Amino acid sequence: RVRRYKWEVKYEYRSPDCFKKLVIAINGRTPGPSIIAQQGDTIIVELKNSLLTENVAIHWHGIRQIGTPWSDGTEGVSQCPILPGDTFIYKFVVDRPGTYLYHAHYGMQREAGLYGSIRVAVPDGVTEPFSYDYDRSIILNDWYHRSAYEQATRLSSRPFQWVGEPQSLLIQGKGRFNCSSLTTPSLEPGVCNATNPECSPYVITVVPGKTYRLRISSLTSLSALNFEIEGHNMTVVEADGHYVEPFVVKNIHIYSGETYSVLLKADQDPSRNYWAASNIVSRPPVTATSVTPPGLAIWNYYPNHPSKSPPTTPPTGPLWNDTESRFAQSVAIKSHKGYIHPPPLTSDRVIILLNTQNEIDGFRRWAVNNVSFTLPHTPYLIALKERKGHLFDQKPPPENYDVANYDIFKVQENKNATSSNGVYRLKFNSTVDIILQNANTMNPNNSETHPWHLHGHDFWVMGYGKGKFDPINDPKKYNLVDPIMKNTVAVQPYGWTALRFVADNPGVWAFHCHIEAHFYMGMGVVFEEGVEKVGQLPSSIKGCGETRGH
Ligand SMILES: O=C1O[C@H]([C@@H](O)CO)C(O)=C1O
Repeated sequence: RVRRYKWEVKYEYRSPDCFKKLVIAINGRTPGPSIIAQQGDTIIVELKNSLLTENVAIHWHGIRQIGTPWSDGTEGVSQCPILPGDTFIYKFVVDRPGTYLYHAHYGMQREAGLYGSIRVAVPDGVTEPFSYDYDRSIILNDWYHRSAYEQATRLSSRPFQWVGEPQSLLIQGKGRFNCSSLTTPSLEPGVCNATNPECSPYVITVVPGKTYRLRISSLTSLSALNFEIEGHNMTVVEADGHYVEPFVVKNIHIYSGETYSVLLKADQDPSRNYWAASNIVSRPPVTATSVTPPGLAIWNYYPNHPSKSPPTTPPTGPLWNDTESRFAQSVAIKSHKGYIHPPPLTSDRVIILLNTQNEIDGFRRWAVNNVSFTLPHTPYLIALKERKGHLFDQKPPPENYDVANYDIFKVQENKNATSSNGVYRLKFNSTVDIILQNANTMNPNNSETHPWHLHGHDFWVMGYGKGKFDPINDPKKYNLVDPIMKNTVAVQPYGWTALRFVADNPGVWAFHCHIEAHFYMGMGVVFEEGVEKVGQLPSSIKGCGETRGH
């Protein structure tokens, strides 16, 4: 089946957390319309850019784009940006069932509200390894009051100005900022209005006794979250489009770019409502200069009134710095027994990626093996496919860092990095191991969580560890039996995460930290594989850099 969508991307005034600001909406909505499809369907999105002065591009997060690498929607990698006034057609096949996302992949536009969900059902006649009565989706997000332009300007200023913690957390586009905490009075009356229905909590209405599949995803700009529905256990059954061996949790950690399905039975006191809450983990939700209140939605037992407040205080989740509970969840996830797709037992190439915060000419950057990523002016797919190789740095980025001597627990002695737009060229069909190695930031005793997202692939999560990855002994502990496959995985503070994938999807694929500010600051790499096998590029992806007029 072919599913066609006609979307118009436009700035609109919205108050998702009671504070009025400009958001980027699709057909007037943020989150945008959901794509609901079935495995094997072809999705055609006709996207009109009505931003007047701003380019746009939309990435289909978790969709591998097999045979359509030009539809990946990654500005600078797979396409030129879509100019104001232009209409671009994305066309791709959703080849696997599961929970996926879409969002802007140009500048920091995702942060302005340009995102939504993709739900792909199994084909007719195919059953899933669990059952439920109803299927619901929510996207968790964090929300800033500054514009994405201001945030980007701050990050690329000297001296560096950090974006700071978010003003609120949203659940399916709704949150609540405390208007009385506004420090600067606004010139415009009503800019923050606590009674605006736009910021009433999101409501999930449930029928007592029924089982719900809740698809939970995160597209935060910065925050790692813990999500909980008060009084209800959740059985985790899917992660990033793959069935997992079911396990029960009270609350779930979710990093930007991840998706999970959990089963929930509406088996608690039906005479009242319950809180659904998202809480920040891994960074302090309360700092000297900011307080981020929890994101709150209502788990509404039918027929109670949806706005009836639960009689309890919302759950606060684990302590923000409880790294152990986050490691524990990571290692608890295994592939579902009936759906194990084991990894190749060995790899052809191991690339170790040290994640550090650095400076270049006094500008604050993030770097991988001391190289900070920049996007080329001519998208890689076009440069490589049409053999204009000189359009980006031909020197490949380093495969490793100084493993023997580098102290990951200390502030780096030499904070200077270089920048490059070089790529890793992978042998087609080869098996590649990537080790994400975390380290101290430029602040003493500080290491942050980074969710890394790979385009064009799912990878096996081979293992997690604390401290420095040992290239001799740690691979002996890899899970070769039933590792989960994902497209996004976190590396914990001072820890490492090992993943494996097969470079079998012709194209050029970004791999980057899903924290909006971090990718903007250079925390990413690009892989090329089998580009010579890519079919003829559509001319609609061209029009920038050296592709003009070709
Ligand atoms: O890039 C970052 O900058 C800040 C902080 O290190 C600034 O001091 C932070 O938490 C980041 O992730």
